[in-house]
Amino acid sequence: LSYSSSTIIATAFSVSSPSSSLKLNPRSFLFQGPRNLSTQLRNQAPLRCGRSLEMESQKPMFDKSGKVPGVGMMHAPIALLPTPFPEVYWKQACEVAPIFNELVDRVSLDGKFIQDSLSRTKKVDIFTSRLLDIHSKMLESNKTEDIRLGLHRSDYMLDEETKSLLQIEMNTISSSFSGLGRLVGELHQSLLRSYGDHLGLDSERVPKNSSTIQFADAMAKAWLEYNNPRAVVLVVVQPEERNMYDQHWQSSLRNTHNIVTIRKTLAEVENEGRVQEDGTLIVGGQAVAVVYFRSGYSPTDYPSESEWNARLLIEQSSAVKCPSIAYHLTGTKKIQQELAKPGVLERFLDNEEDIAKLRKCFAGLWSLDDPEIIKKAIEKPELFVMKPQREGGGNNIYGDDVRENLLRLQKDGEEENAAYILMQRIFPKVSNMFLVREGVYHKDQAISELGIYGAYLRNKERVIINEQSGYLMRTKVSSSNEGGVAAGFAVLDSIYLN
Ligand SMILES: Nc1ncnc2c1ncn2[C@@H]1O[C@H](COP(=O)(O)OP(=O)(O)O)[C@@H](O)[C@H]1O
Ligand SMILES: N[C@H](CCC(=O)N[C@@H](CS)C(=O)NCCC(=O)O)C(=O)O
Ligand SMILES: [Mg+2]
Repeated sequence: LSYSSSTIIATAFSVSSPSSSLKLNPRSFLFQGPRNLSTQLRNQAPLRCGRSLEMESQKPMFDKSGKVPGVGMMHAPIALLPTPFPEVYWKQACEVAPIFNELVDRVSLDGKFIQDSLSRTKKVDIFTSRLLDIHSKMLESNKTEDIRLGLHRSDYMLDEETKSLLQIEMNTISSSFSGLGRLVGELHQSLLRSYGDHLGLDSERVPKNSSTIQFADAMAKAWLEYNNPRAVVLVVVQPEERNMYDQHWQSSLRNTHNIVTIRKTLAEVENEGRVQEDGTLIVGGQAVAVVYFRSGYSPTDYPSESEWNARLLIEQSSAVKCPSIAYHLTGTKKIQQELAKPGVLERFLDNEEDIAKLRKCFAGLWSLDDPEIIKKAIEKPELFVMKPQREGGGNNIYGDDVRENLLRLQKDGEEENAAYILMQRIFPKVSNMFLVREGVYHKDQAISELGIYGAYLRNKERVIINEQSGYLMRTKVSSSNEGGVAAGFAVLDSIYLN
């Protein structure tokens, strides 16, 4: 595969001040990739540690200072070509999206189930305990959320041995890459339109991805339901946000829906925010209709009491939270594990077929109170993943560390057991992939994880949106236990249906 110049649609990871209110449309940055990226792919010569000789001579394309906004753009890490994915499993993953959306909403309404399921975790996990405190306060004050907006992503891996599509997790907060992921799919479609003949690949086999517009539409409809034309959408961001262009894609409501979006950190919300008598959240003097969290899912997002005060203030307000504290807690791994217990789904869903469809994609999930499983995991730790109640990547325990931690917990009296769940380790097929980072491609053995976005919006009894809304494919070197693009392990990819 040789082409005179690769035009990589790159929407940048960049360091910039996040809290400027959005003035510009999100811009995707086109830049000419390294000139004459004629590569050794053509003659399949072994790539010397993944770098083609020509690239050795290239000076870095641009200053990587990152200090001057707009300069030092770095393209997101991507797969050079889409990853083959069997259509039957693609359809299965899309089909269960609205069912999972409904399940999250039903579980979120059962405050007792959430509190009971996490009651022991509360004792040993401060972060989860703080979230539960906010949730309890809402229950005590009978706070209800009439308008509920969920922008979820359910992640799956295709287990090679059992040939089954198994859910890794359900993300109900800050489900990222609905902006960039779509762009990579469009890049792959473009490359296959140009070079597909050489490769015997059909660009039509890369599914269209409407994640950005569907999420933006859902947010805009939630804003409409709030019914205050002067109110804004507040995006809660991290102080050192690197993935802001992915977020800006989501915020491009202004041109399509004439809605103002502002970006604030939790500390800024505490500083500039208040809740009026009628429940309206006012931040920086502006009424807020929708709060979209792209922060607040990790202990590092709460470096002081200010951030916790801000989270509580937002929760107490009448703004539409995406997610509400109940939606957030419903997406914890402990709840995922509780929902996998026999008979539990039946508490929340009525349709037997729907329940069976969800159960079919549950991997083995256990609490640490099951001595049989603990014994097996100590014997064969490589068959398990041990997970704390954390989001954002980089928190799981694998292999021998599983055994060590289980033995430690046994010695320490098992109180801390409730902080973790155990999950069957899924082994997807390993394939040869070209991964492109900082303009350089590397040929690696890689495995992939398919995320299906789901958008859910309801106002009291009216379900306004409940749909599968695009997808994200992430691919990582098979030697890496963790995944995660923002966490630095995976690249953005798309799928080629076969
Ligand atoms: N059961 C599993 N089998 C194999 N890999 C897993 C499993 N669970 C998680 N992983 C890997 O760990 C990464 C992070 O796990 P996840 O549960 O998604 O945590 P987080 O909420 O931090 O993203 C996943 O993207 C995947 O690469
Ligand atoms: N910087 C924040 C990152 C937000 C974030 O990490 N979100 C988690 C779910 S909680 C997630 O979706 N991870 C999958 C994308 C990946 O592989 O990194 C943002 O972009 O808003
Ligand atoms: Mg994850």
